[in-house]
Amino acid sequence: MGRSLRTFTGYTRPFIVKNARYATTGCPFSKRDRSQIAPTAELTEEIFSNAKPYSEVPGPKPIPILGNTWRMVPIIGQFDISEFAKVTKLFLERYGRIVRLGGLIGRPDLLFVYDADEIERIYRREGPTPFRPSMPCLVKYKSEVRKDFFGELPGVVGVHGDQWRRFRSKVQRPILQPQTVKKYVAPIEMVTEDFIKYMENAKDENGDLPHEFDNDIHRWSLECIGRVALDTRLGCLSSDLTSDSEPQRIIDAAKFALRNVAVLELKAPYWRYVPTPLWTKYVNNMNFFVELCSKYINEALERLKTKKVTSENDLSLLERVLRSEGDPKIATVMALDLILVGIDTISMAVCSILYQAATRLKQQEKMAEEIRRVLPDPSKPLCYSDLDKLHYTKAFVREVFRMYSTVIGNGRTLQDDDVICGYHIPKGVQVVFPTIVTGNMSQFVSDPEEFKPERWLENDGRLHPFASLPYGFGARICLGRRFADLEIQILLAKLIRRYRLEYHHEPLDYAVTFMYAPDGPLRLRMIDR
Ligand code: HEM
Repeated sequence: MGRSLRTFTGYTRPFIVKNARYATTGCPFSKRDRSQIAPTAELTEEIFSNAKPYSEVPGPKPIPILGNTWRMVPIIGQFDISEFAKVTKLFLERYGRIVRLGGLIGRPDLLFVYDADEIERIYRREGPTPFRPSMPCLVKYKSEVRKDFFGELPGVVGVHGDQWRRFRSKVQRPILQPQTVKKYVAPIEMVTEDFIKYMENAKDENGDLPHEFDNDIHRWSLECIGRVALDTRLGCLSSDLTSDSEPQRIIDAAKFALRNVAVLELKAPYWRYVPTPLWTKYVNNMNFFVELCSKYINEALERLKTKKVTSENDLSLLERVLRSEGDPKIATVMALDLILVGIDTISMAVCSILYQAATRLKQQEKMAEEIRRVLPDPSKPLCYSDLDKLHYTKAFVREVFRMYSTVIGNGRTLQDDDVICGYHIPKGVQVVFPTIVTGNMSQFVSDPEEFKPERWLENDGRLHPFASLPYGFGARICLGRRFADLEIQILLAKLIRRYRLEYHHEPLDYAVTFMYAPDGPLRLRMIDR
């Protein structure tokens, strides 16, 4: 997969933020600036009247007419969108723990908050309908361009307020119930076995995987999500996939949607006013997804009509939703949302996890030892309770997420005025939690530059729970996280049990395309154990 966006150099190691302003000796948490407000405290008149005005929040100054958007324009601006991760770190170094990026054409101010106490407070008081300011182009697609299809129940991604709450409450239970997720151990194991066979055939005489191995990881994740959200095997792992085959078109479409969201939304969003060529492509791309999901949901509906069901346990996730809601549109929109965000996120996370495993052999051996101990018989099918015992393996994944946060940040649009880091922040401002920076700040994590999975096992007291939240938090937390964890665990359990992964090429830098992942050919080497 060629990455067209520019990369930034020097990122083989994550950035470690040691801001002189917070430098302390001894316990890193004892002397840092603490939020003056308890996480769940009510904000009183007094707190507001003591707060400094919003206009005093430090940050890059907008220039007349062009605001701050010019800063994102290649050549003349200082910041490139692909360097978003680097920019967020620079903001902290230059301006401190709260930074305002105002004057962005066609969008509200962004407010970067690098304080885990404040992040905790904002999450904890976000109310029943948290507003994650994501994907205005998806909002326009769902609420205007295809209002005919989405109507009053447009899903969860890019949907807010009561519409979001109603949809989420319809699908949340079946998706997040451990009993549903357990049903997918065997199907995901089967997909993963096919993937490993595919890898065995694809490796060269040294055991090195091909240049486009990250594209192959996309195929695996698409096959997994097809099995979960559409009750089907899409056939993505077949070795003779042509560029116009359905699975390859789905992979391309998913990549297009995610990669272009940042371009459509952060650069001047003219598409809001005129249908630019990129916008037209985006709409056609989304139409392709809608048709695809409708096709497979209708097939599932037909199968369900003749299926013998004695208990809810006989039903797949999709069938549960079809049965309980009685409306195939809800199942279609749910599948669409899961696919839209469930391919690239997990693929990029897996690229990062496998690269780290292949370049950290000591830790990989510890995983292999644990996997063999918990799963001594390789011919025995996996079961959920055994996977749950892979504590070190899970901690390894958690540590990769902390150091190289796949999703670089999360955010919330303030629905009420707030006081953050001593400033009065008006409602409507979009607060950004730059997870990729806060997970590496010595104020919140002890020895952040050290890759230490054990920190997640030893209950290390010097690890702020809100510094690194790979799946977000609260009522809007990632809907697919149980499936994501399951897919990653199954892949590691099957692959590392059998093969030692190594990497014998130029070290890869990390870069943001949409996610944060190793940038370049992921030519891992598979060595029989
Ligand atoms: C390792 C992989 C993944 C990561 C790191 C990740 C991370 C995230 C994050 C940070 C959010 C925002 C949560 C918040 O606002 O608090 C989110 C939302 C979401 N994720 Fe994931 N995700 C992953 C995989 C998946 C998968 C595999 C699926 C689908 C099966 C999925 C479906 C969703 C959906 C539907 C939402 C929107 C939830 C809502 O707004 O109500 N994610 N994810």
